[in-house]
Amino acid sequence: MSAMADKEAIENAKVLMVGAGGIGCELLKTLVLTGFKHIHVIDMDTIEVSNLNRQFLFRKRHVGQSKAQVAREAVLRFRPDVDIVAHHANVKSPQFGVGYFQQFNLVLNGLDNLDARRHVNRLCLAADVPLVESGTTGYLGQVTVHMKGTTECYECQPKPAPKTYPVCTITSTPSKPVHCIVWAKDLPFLKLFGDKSLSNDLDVRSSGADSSVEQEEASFFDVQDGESSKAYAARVFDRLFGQNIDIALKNEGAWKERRKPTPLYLDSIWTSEEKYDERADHGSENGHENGSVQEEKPKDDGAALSAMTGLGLKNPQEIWSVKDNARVFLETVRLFLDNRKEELGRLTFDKDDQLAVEFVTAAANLRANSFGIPMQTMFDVKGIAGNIIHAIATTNAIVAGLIVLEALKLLGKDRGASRMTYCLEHASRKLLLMPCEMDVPNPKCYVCSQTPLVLEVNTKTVTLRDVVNKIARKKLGASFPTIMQGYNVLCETGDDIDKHSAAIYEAKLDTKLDALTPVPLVNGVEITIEDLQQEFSCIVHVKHREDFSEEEDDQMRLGGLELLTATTTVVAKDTDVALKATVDVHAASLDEDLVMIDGENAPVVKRKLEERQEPSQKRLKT
Ligand SMILES: Nc1ncnc2c1ncn2[C@@H]1O[C@H](COP(=O)(O)OP(=O)(O)OP(=O)(O)O)[C@@H](O)[C@H]1O
Ligand SMILES: [Zn+2]
Repeated sequence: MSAMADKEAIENAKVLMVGAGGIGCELLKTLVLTGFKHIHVIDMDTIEVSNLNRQFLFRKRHVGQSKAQVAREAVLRFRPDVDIVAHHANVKSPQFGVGYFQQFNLVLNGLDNLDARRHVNRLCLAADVPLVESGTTGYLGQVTVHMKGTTECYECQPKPAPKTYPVCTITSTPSKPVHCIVWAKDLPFLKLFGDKSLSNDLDVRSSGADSSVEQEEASFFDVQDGESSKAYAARVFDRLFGQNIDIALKNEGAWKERRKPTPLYLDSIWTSEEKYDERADHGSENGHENGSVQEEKPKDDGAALSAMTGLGLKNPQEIWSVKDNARVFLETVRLFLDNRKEELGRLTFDKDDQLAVEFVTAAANLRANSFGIPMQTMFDVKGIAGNIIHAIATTNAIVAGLIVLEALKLLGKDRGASRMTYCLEHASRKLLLMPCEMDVPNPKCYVCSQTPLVLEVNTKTVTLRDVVNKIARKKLGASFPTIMQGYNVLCETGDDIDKHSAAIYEAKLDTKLDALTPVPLVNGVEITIEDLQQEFSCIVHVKHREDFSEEEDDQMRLGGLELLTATTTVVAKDTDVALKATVDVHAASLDEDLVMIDGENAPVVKRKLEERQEPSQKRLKT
């Protein structure tokens, strides 16, 4: 009997599609062309110019409009009889609770981040609705099928951890372009244009500074009274690329086995004539901008404002000279200060913000040049800084097709026919699509099997806020966490909490765990971390520990029950192991969960179908 659904089952099915981006546009089109007639679409985003090259349901005139709504309208134009409900909303908002999910026969994800995927996974488990998950990264793609109690859930296997770098590599000893790019984006960019009150490693240049020096340091990056934006840019330039490197060089021990960096001051870049032209108004009292290097663009140009265009640098795929990087640096700072004043103090790096990308390119390259690291093109910096692996429309289309095939199998009620499928970049045994059987649920999964976890934590130094943010939200993926000890509620979050209770919980958040009332969270205590919307609940045993390594700087480690009996201090990196075994495209395609994929980490398929079958078994194909 065919595993595929018949026409009637398809027409009667009600499906939820989450995400109307690269995969979502393809998926919505393929769903309606396959005959699906009842579809809800949720996407929280609006259309950006950078989406247009592959999200073909959108046109330039739609930029700024809701993706979900425009996708719906575009599809209705060629299939007017289909019933599509579009929600311009975050799938994590309370309106999409278990009751909402229960109305669907299937949920199909076209998302791009771990957080939302985990949330949808939990709601599908709670509502007992099958989920088809998907992800693409360049040529790589993946489609998986999750059915409560039958297959593993989305969270049964650990996901690769986001790539992070030791702070000292970024602040003091970069050795790769990416270190300089992370520095430019996380330190100078935020210090100059972001929230200055946030702590930033640029604040402290030398240890043991007395408080007056510290104060002077804190205000260094403020524009001084009467200082022109060009003078400010030049002063910051010399500090970042000149003085800071000179100070670092004084720590001779650091350079015994490393190449010493070379400080770069503006005076050494410009000839005296150029200096006159481009820096004529430095320090001018009234901040009047004469001799500007670029024609001013209209002030409302926002993220489209560009320094490189005005400087005659046309090709984003060319590496700029040191002098051009210096010019771009000075000009981007000037343009931010003069033309985007109202945004200053709250900017964060955005890969679609042209001026931000130019600033980060120039700052990263100037730093790279000092440290003898190859400079990069703006195109490459944009990719690395924005955690972009350039999307390939064809992979999205293939993955969307595979999602629909899995949907048809699920509707056909032959659940054994479901497959997870990898799209490979290079053919393996002449196959670019690799179908594999889904695993059964992992009995140690804390989401679908409710296995208890252990939190090793320094209960004397860690606060309840750390547990809420870093463990309940970040590690366990709870959107609105509640933390209970027996019947005592230690913390509850969410929109529906009354003000009085919220104030009581808030007052406790900065208390150290061992000082909490009515029950201190000390060694041996058991807590429950819940998210009511997700119907997620997890028991966590608290284990006090003080000997954390420097890398475990938040003094916490969450793991399985084996930690209860472990006596040695090993900084285990479970996720690294997972990463070596397989590159999970679901996680790799996320902004905040980017894994730099290189040759060594090319995906290794875990369970190739043909390898798992007895020779006599008939080979199944998706
Ligand atoms: N929590 C969420 N709720 C609703 N939609 C979400 C949520 N998280 C992500 N999405 C949507 O998932 C889609 C993912 O699409 P895609 O990976 O193509 O990303 P994109 O933002 O369109 O493109 P790019 O990141 O490459 O610029 C986006 O449209 C995004 O708005
Ligand atoms: Zn699971």
